[in-house]
Amino acid sequence: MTTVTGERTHAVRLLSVSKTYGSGDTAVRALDNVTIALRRGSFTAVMGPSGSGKSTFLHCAAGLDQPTSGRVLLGEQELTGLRETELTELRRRRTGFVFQAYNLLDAVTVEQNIVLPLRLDNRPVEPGLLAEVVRSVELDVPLDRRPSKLSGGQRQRVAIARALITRPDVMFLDEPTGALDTRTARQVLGTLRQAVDRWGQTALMVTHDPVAASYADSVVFLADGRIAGELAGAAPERIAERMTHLGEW
Ligand SMILES: Nc1ncnc2c1ncn2[C@@H]1O[C@H](COP(=O)(O)OP(=O)(O)OP(=O)(O)O)[C@@H](O)[C@H]1O
Repeated sequence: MTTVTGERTHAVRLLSVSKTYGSGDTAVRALDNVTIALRRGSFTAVMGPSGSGKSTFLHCAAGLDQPTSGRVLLGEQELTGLRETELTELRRRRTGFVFQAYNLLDAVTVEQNIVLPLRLDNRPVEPGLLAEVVRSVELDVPLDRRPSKLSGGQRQRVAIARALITRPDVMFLDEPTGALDTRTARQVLGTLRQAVDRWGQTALMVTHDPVAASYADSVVFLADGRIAGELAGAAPERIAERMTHLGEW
């Protein structure tokens, strides 16, 4: 196993990561020599114009996609070069995902959705953990209900609970409030922030919304596949202003 200095303090590191799609005249360099380290317990938002490489960045950091060159480390574990089965197991055990479209299973209850990552891994649900996670995401619906009966905000709370239940090294969120109305989005983001603080959770969130990004500790800006700057503790107006300088979004 390869070890690199920084493994204890950082949950994820990308070292000179580039990703090129296609080849020859049609090649697209979606990520261009990106180096970044996410501190354990930090909440980072990723913003950038359409096509700037946000999804590619998230997918490479999460081991869903392999970089063309460079290295990705999850804690002390090098992801580069792992086989797909190893990556799948690592993702299931050590990462959590929250998507815009919730991706819940409607055939089973809310509770079964939340504990699914533990079940898939044959791990027991520790007594009290389910209740604690449900409380931390402020989910106030009967746990035997089906997700299809819930509102969008409630569904996303279920998805966040499911991502937290394994206490992952990193939680990856892809436009988690993209399908919610403004008011519900704010409520879910407030809950997410509290849950991240309470669990000391490292989180990486791609978003188009400067208000959503302002809930993070810092915002990383991407442009043309490169890191174009970072803002820490900034208000939505300042984040929006930086975005306008980067181009269309
Ligand atoms: N599978 C693929 N094959 C070819 N090109 C791709 C592929 N995925 C992404 N790209 C290209 O790579 C670049 C970065 O795409 P990416 O989806 O990472 O950007 P993004 O910032 O997430 O965009 P958006 O905000 O529109 O979702 C774009 O030019 C895109 O067209």
